[in-house]
Amino acid sequence: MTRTPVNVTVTGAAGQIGYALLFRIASGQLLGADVPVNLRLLEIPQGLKAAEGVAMELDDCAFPLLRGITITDQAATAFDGANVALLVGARPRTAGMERGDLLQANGGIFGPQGKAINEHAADDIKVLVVGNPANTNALIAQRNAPDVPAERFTAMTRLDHNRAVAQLAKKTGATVGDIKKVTIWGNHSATQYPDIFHAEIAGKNAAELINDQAWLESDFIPTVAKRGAAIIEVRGASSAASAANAAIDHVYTWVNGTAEGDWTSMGIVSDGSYGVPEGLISSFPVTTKDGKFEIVQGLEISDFSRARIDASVGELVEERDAVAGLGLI
Ligand SMILES: NC(=O)C1=CN([C@@H]2O[C@H](COP(=O)(O)OP(=O)(O)OC[C@H]3O[C@@H](n4cnc5c(N)ncnc54)[C@H](O)[C@@H]3O)[C@@H](O)[C@H]2O)C=CC1
Ligand SMILES: O=C([O-])CC(=O)C(=O)O
Repeated sequence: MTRTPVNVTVTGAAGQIGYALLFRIASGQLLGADVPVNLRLLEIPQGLKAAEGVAMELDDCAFPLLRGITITDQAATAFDGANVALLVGARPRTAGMERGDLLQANGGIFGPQGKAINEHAADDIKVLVVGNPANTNALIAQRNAPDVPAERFTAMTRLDHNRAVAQLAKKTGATVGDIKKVTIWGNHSATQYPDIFHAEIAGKNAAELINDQAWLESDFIPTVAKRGAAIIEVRGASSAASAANAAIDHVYTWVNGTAEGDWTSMGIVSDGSYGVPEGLISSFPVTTKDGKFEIVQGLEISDFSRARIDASVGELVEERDAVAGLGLI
């Protein structure tokens, strides 16, 4: 059967995440090995030439699933008929720069893109915001797209999720595939809370198996939460291949579903679950099926976990209030 190509828009296509992402999308890893794609690359005018170069290389891969590439600096063109939008283009954090400083710099990008999605995207549009501060950028885009169902706007915490899984594997000697039900709560920032109290390692409760509160507090949580800064420190540039990998994982899981007995972490519009104020874009444990997700309900939250979730959610409230103060939402 010939499938209609899916229109995938990528902003910041000429950046370092873009370079690690586009070839994987075109090879079928974003949506599936039988799903043809049209790529729509949005860049700022200064980025267009480099985007042309990436498109030349995409051509040279002769990907059977890649049906077309459009390069533009016009959001209306880039989002026209978009089914999936990966909002990557943003100002990356550089050494010593705090995430809060990024709000103003990035806020102006995501309002107009939200409006363009509202006006031009396909009815089934799914949006993943990668560009930092991802949760609040997603909130800005979502609030600027009142006609699109709010649950179609998501922010990426899958990199944090994958980092947490990798650290658990390292600590216990288990394989990554044995680790299930890790949760990232809150903001994609240093306040995030990677929660292992419901996680399982080869079917056993991870927190009980490890049984090392000191490691949890002084090693695991800060290692996962500050990994972005650690990569910048060591690599001299922010995470790119691992971020692109997480973006692929996020959309693939959203579209194709979580495995039985597992869940993932996504930044999504809160419905008030777990005391997270309604409307904030915060990370939750979710299961996905048939292109839809549901928050995993009924998890017992200890005082230890509650304090950490509240701290990260508190930061999201501050970011929301800051962008509201700037008139961005
Ligand atoms: N959520 C997450 O887990 C992660 C998020 N990030 C964030 O992803 C973003 C991108 O990172 P990199 O690719 O390394 O940055 P980069 O600086 O290499 O690339 C960004 C690209 O976006 C373009 N751009 C800027 N404004 C644009 C606009 N209005 N429309 C279209 N394109 C625009 C730039 O010209 C540039 O080519 C950063 O904000 C970074 O902090 C990075 C790693 C993980
Ligand atoms: O910290 C940064 O700027 C990049 C990032 O989001 C990450 O690697 O998690």
